[in-house]
Amino acid sequence: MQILKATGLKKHYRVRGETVEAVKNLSLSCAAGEVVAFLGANGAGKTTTLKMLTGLVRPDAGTVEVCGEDPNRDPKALRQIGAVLEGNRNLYWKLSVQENLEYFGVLKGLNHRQARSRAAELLQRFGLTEKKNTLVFQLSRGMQQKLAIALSVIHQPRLLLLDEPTLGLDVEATLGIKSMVMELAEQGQAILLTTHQLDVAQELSTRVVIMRQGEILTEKPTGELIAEYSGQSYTIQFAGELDTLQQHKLRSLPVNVQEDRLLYFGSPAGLYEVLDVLRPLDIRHLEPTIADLTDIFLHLQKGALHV
Ligand SMILES: Nc1ncnc2c1ncn2[C@@H]1O[C@H](COP(=O)(O)OP(=O)(O)OP(=O)(O)O)[C@@H](O)[C@H]1O
Repeated sequence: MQILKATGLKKHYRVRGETVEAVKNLSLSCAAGEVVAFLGANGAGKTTTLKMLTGLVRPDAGTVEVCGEDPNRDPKALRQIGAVLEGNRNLYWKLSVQENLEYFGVLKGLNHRQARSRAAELLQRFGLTEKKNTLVFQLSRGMQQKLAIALSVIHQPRLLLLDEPTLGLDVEATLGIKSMVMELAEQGQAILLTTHQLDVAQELSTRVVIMRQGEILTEKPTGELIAEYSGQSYTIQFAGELDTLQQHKLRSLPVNVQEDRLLYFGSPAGLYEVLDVLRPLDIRHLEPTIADLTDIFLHLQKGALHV
């Protein structure tokens, strides 16, 4: 079931007499149970898009529907959206975990009894019960982030927007957030997630949407995107340093260079051109590689630069 449907979104800003087209023409959807990784380099237009989805920024053109209602026209549609957009700012630091949950539950329209029972359910489900009486400012960053996500779903919204949910968290806390996101998706939550941590995006997402300069560059199911590139990527390990001419030539070829190795995307025939550029460096190793989302993202960004 489609929960989010945004069509033809556009937004420009005027900065010192100049026009910045932050979002040029963007259509986006998210179904129940789907985790969509919404990716793009800094300035691609992700935050502006999220703000248009939540009614914080009015689009110049286009429509947003969340469960069939437009949050820019009908504030009731906002009840279907949970969002953790800016770190932990939505937490009350001097209240306990449980008090925060109950308080937000009531704020989101639950009565006291409902808020208390929903708080108990979320505390248990997300391993926060032990901390229920701890004041928020005494929690670790990972716990605060878990709580922020729990608060955003207290009123059981159909769509959850997560902006960089694992930013700055250690390995264990990241694992905790990842399993929380997976559990929410399994229970039918539609989740749109922005992150620059592409390993996290790869692990969590069912679909990837990559934005570049206000437009969608690629949109595909994550597994399909990875499979597509995995059949045609090779790692070449070489000895020695690339000279300036080699670096220049490689820039126009479908390769990502990383110190003493490079990742090539393309047909086996195209490999010869790359090996030619590398000559006379010693080729230590050449093997087919399973591409990950980081490789693919860099490759697509590079490809777009040469269009
Ligand atoms: N309030 C604003 N006023 C003027 N320009 C803005 C404003 N907000 C964003 N922009 C510009 O719009 C473009 C898109 O920015 P946006 O923050 O949406 O990108 P982003 O993909 O979220 O980037 P990041 O990954 O760095 O958060 C950028 O060029 C940015 O400078």
